[in-house]
Amino acid sequence: MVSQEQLLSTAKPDVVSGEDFILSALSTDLQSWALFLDIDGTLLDLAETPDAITVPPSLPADLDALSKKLDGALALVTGRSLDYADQLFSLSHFPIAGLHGAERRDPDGQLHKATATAEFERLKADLVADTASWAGVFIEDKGAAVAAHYRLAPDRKDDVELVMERALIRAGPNWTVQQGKMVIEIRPASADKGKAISAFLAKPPFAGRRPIAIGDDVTDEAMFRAANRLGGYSIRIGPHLPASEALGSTRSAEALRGIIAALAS
Ligand SMILES: O=P(O)(O)OC[C@H]1O[C@H](O[C@H]2O[C@H](CO)[C@@H](O)[C@H](O)[C@H]2O)[C@H](O)[C@@H](O)[C@@H]1O
Ligand SMILES: [Mg+2]
Repeated sequence: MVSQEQLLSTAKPDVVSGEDFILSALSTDLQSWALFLDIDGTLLDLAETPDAITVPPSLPADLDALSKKLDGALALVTGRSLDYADQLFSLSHFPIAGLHGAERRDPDGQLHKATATAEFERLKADLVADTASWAGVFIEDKGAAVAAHYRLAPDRKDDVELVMERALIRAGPNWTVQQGKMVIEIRPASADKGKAISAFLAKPPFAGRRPIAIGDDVTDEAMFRAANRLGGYSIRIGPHLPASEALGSTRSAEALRGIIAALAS
């Protein structure tokens, strides 16, 4: 008789295939792969507000140990600002792409920063003022990008979309809209997470390795596509979505952290 576990794995083969893939690839052949990790929803569990996230105490050291095993070919690729992400993982200054790829610190320390124009600064201030009376809506100022969060006010989604559409017109062609989980952002149009991982892969210690990109959201689709195109692998956190271009899935951020801890030890 077929066990319930076997049935489940037959019905949803994609749910754990990403976990099997990363474990077997990185356990056997660390020199061939480079790892690109999203932060929110991937390394960290989602929280009700941007600042309410917690970094599990063992995670920075596990990432550091895994990075060393990969000869430094591990980068964080996030929608957060580079400075904010650095504070989260202050143990190591990993190569990192922030603002969905618009800012980057290369493995050799070279910095590529995005700057806000004076008009963009005024636009952010006006967004704060325009949404001040909307309980549960938060404007996150990320320098050259801005996010409007409505996780605590889902009924405000349409209002948030409208105010951000207007803000985008005002920001002009150098900025674009980024959809996310209970958030709408305006970010520099010059880059995305796919371009960021391609830029990392042009330099040692990433050059010559195959990318594994792991993320959970719409913004990560650009790096999934890039990883697939470059002969690598892509993993989405959460149940398999037909609309996603990720080749595999993992059950949760917690499951991924367990894999990272196992590979780091
Ligand atoms: O690319 P990521 O590293 O995943 O960053 C994407 C955005 O993450 C943050 O917002 C999301 O996480 C919050 C904390 O869990 C949550 O409250 C919010 O609803 C999510 O959208 C972050 O605040 C954004 O700046 C990032 O772009
Ligand atoms: Mg994410």
